[in-house]
Amino acid sequence: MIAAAGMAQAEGLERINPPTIVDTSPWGFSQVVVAPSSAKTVYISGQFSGDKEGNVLGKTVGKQAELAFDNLRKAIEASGGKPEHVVKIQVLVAGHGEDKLHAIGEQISKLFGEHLPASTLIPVDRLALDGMLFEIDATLAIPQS
Ligand SMILES: CC(=[NH2+])C(=O)[O-]
Repeated sequence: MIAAAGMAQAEGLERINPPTIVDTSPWGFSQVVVAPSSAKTVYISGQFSGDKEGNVLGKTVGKQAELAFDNLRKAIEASGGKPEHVVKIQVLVAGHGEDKLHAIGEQISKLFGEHLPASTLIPVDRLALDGMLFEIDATLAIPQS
């Protein structure tokens, strides 16, 4: 397998951007992440810009993304994992447009650095609660030593 130059390899996880398809690392995600079968799998539910009472905070996708990523970081910590163990994210955006990508990319870069997960971004009509514009879930593979 060919790993693109500069792709970070967290213990046991292989991130691949095959030369046969577009290199998405400048866009903030890896095309392929391979986890060893011995890794512990963790599923994190969709995180949004909610406070502990479940109130939706922030009026823009950028602000909501910042707060949702804070909650995602807390959920990752609660699982015993680290951001570099995230193998896949799913990002849901209400009212999505390309103009939202920069703000989302900033949060991806801040949380994951060079350890870019695979990703699917899904524009949606609306999300669970009124005013909710951004949601992100994550799957982790935590290598077991
Ligand atoms: C295009 C895509 N998969 C993403 O996550 O932005």
